[in-house]
Amino acid sequence: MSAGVGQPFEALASGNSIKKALCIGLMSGTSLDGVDGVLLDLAGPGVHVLAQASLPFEPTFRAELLSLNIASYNELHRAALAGNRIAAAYAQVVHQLIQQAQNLDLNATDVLAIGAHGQTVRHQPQRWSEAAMGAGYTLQLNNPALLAELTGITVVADFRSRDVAAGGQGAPLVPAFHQQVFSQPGVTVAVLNLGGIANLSVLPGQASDPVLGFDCGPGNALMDAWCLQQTGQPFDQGGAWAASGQCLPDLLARLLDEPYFSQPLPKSTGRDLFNSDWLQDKLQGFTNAPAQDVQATLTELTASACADCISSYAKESKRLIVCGGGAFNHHLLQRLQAHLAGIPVSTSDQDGLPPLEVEAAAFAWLAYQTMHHKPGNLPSVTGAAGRRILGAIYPA
Ligand SMILES: Nc1ncnc2c1ncn2[C@@H]1O[C@H](COP(=O)(O)OP(=O)(O)OP(=O)(O)O)[C@@H](O)[C@H]1O
Ligand SMILES: CC(=O)N[C@H]1[C@@H]2OC[C@@H](O2)[C@@H](O)[C@@H]1O[C@H](C)C(=O)O
Repeated sequence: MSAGVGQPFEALASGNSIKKALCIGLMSGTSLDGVDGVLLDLAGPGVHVLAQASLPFEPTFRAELLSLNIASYNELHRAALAGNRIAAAYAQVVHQLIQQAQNLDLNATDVLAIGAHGQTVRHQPQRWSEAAMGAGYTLQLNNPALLAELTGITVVADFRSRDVAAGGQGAPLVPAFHQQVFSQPGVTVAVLNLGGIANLSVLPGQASDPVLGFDCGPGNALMDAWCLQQTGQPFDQGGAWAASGQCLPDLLARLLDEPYFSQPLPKSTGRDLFNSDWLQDKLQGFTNAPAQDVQATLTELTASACADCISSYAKESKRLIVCGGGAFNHHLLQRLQAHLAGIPVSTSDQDGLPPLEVEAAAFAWLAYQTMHHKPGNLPSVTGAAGRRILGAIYPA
């Protein structure tokens, strides 16, 4: 059978659901480009992607999400509507995944749960509030109840809040998954996600040693913003535009003069800091700079800030695995490799997981953990008081 948005999948989850090992992961990240989804088989050692689907956001919806990242008119109402629309987009992606799964004789009833990240619009894990006994917050727009209705599949959502409540950053959460799929006995491996924001995982060669992980700073977010403003294109395809320009050393120095870069761990960031206002402020005095030179400098900012993180926290790494959409920016990868002479840089394709599937797969794995009452966070990464079972469950 097939089902569209608004038509629940025919068969609802049955009583033996906990024995199932298929989970769907849905990620719509800080790039605001759309939804990436995977259907993952977690039965054996390792993970197997059985199906993959993506859905881009329409430019007007992307603009609405962008504007919801800052205080604006009637934002509670607009945020609720945006959450509904995200759930509907998620359901479309689930529908595509289930259609593909039917070729493998699987259907919605075989899926244990959907891990639905939601759309981050605020991330302030350390905002002090006496009334809340010091707790900060992180906010992902979503409507998991609607998604459960539209799909008939159990949904796990709001993965970050429990870690924040336990005093953690609530991000990054993917390092635990990176450890499952990318770690190698005896050698340190670094994994860099180049999404809107860039985050690094440092996976030790000894399983007993702690995993490190944190947000390095901007990934593609500033490059995308400048590219859209100057060319009307949502991103710099392959980094070709940046490659046609020259890095401006004075501007680069000003961009790198941002306290976040030298802040100690644990740390995480987002569009709350690295946004268009931040960029416009830094660009004061550079209004006559050629636009392609600014793009080259923003690319260098990402490469240089990420390389500094690797030099500081992962210099013993034998390799750097790159994932996220930035893995398709050849110029950015060249600049990263230029900074990291002794560490070979490759994309996660080499490890059997395409760059745009890694985060979605991580949220399928996190949903699996939650459904089995297992923790998903790593206190060595987020700084939380301990390991915690993450998320809220919306039964099918
Ligand atoms: N062919 C390409 N050339 C250059 N850049 C690309 C290409 N394809 C994707 N990108 C970049 O990757 C971005 C999307 O990456 P991704 O989907 O990993 O981010 P995200 O998940 O939204 O962000 P985050 O990981 O911060 O939550 C695009 O906005 C663009 O900047
Ligand atoms: C608050 C939030 O949504 N953070 C995202 C964002 O996008 C990249 C980076 O900043 C990372 O910390 C995190 O996402 C990934 C999936 C994570 O939690 O590991």
